[in-house]
Amino acid sequence: MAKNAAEPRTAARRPLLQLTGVSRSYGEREVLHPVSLSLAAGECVALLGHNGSGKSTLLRVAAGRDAPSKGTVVFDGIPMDENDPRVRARVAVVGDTVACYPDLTVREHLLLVAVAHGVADASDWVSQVLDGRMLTERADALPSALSSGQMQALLLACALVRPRDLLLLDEPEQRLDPDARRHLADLLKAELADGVAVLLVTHHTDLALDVADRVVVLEDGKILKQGATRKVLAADLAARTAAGSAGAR
Ligand SMILES: Nc1ncnc2c1ncn2[C@@H]1O[C@H](COP(=O)(O)OP(=O)(O)OP(=O)(O)O)[C@@H](O)[C@H]1O
Repeated sequence: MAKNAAEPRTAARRPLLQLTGVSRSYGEREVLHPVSLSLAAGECVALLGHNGSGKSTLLRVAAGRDAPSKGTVVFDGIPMDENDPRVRARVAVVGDTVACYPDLTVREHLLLVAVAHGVADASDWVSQVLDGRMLTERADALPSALSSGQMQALLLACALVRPRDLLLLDEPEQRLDPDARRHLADLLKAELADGVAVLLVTHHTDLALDVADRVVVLEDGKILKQGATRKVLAADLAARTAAGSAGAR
């Protein structure tokens, strides 16, 4: 899969993912009001907002897992649909549900995903990803023997062991300890440098400040504010800077 590290992250580029006037209703209730959003290669947009504000709904619609009630989602010129093999080959999703095989080890899960996606040297690649996700010691464990943080690491590893141009992540920081969260931020920065586009649902403004070019804050299914991360999260950034200088004293 093409990953272009040469293009600057901030330059105006053709969107890889384009949502136009997308809304989602359940019955009579519109839980996501019309939202438009675009994401270019090597760019990260973070979706923030309180519980129930519509972040996961927006991510599922963006991933083609859920059809919008109105509006369109287009991935690189293709109508977004998770069943389309062109989409499955290039879009990796870590959603809000855990799905795994109880009788396959951590390594076997990763091998399964890598082989299914036609990765060459799958075994070597799996070992690298296990190492990068700090799962090497748990490689032969079954899912039932994993801690919740290790399970989260496995779900993320499944997305990283396969080719991808677009990475859609729903609260990947959940259940991770502070070290693992820092590791996650480094990993996402490496993805962006590799040209992967990242749409990230998170409750951690620190993570958004570290990795996101832009943020969209949702409230009751509507965009409350959006824009450049440091501008929208200026208050959080000031608090973080103040805490940093207090700690340094
Ligand atoms: N399948 C569904 N049927 C009916 N209502 C739903 C369904 N899925 C989500 N909702 C409702 O849509 C609203 C938005 O939910 P969503 O999961 O997108 O919020 P969220 O911002 O991701 O929340 P959280 O931070 O708690 O994960 C909520 O009020 C939720 O109850």
